[in-house]
Amino acid sequence: MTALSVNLNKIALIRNSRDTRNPDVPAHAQQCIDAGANGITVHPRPDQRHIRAQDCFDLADMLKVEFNIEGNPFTGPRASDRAGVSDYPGFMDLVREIRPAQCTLVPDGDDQLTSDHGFDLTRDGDRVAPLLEELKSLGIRTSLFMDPVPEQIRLAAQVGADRIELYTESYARAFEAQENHEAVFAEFVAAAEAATECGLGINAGHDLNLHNLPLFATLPGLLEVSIGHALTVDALQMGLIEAVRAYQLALGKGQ
Ligand SMILES: CC(=O)[C@@H](O)[C@H](O)COP(=O)(O)O
Ligand SMILES: NCC(=O)COP(=O)(O)O
Repeated sequence: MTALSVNLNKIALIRNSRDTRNPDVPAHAQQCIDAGANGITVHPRPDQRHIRAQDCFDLADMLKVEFNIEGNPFTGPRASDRAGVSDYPGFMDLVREIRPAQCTLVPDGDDQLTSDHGFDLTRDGDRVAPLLEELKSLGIRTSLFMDPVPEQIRLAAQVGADRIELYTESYARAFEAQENHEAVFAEFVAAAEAATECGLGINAGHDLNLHNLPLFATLPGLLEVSIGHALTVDALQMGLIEAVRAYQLALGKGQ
């Protein structure tokens, strides 16, 4: 069965609009887990717009399910736009200290609105390989954020990743427009087959939602989806507990 890892970035985004702990990130993690989530994902960014380093420490202290930290390994500390709130030590230093169950490397620029591409390992493979080796030596499962391109996915295995996370925005956009989405989904199936052939586990995420998830959940070998934005928006209507349950149902899990 595919695991559901709930991404809490958007809970932290709301929290950061006040100097309070409301909404409280660990409390929301606990609600997701109580409702049946299999893991928690966060994506700290250097600009501190949502998840901050302290959130990662707080979550690491309380989580008993899989903790997945995503981000760009080549980012360092950066002065915050708001004096006094920057606690970002750089992605790799944060992960070295926390040692989450899974670390997903994502090739984002510092100022992106959101993630918008997977790794080009023809270019970055030599830089990524030693990081994967180090993470694995710390007991952390590794994953690389990848476009659904079989040649690139084979390189992910060559540089030593345990898993890939397929970047699903192209599927989400095609599904929303109901244009060619079966052909786009077939690209993801081919990518998943390439991953399985070379021994990689398969995660996926980005803009998955209650409408597009049932078809995506049929992807062969899909181990985990991480979902944040749409689930948080749905929680505004349904409440967080019902939203998590609805996503588990969309993944084909009965209640
Ligand atoms: C790698 C990925 O697809 C997600 O982590 C996504 O980037 C969420 O980040 P934001 O919540 O900052 O958009
Ligand atoms: N890795 C994808 C993720 O964690 C959540 O992405 P989104 O659902 O917020 O687009």
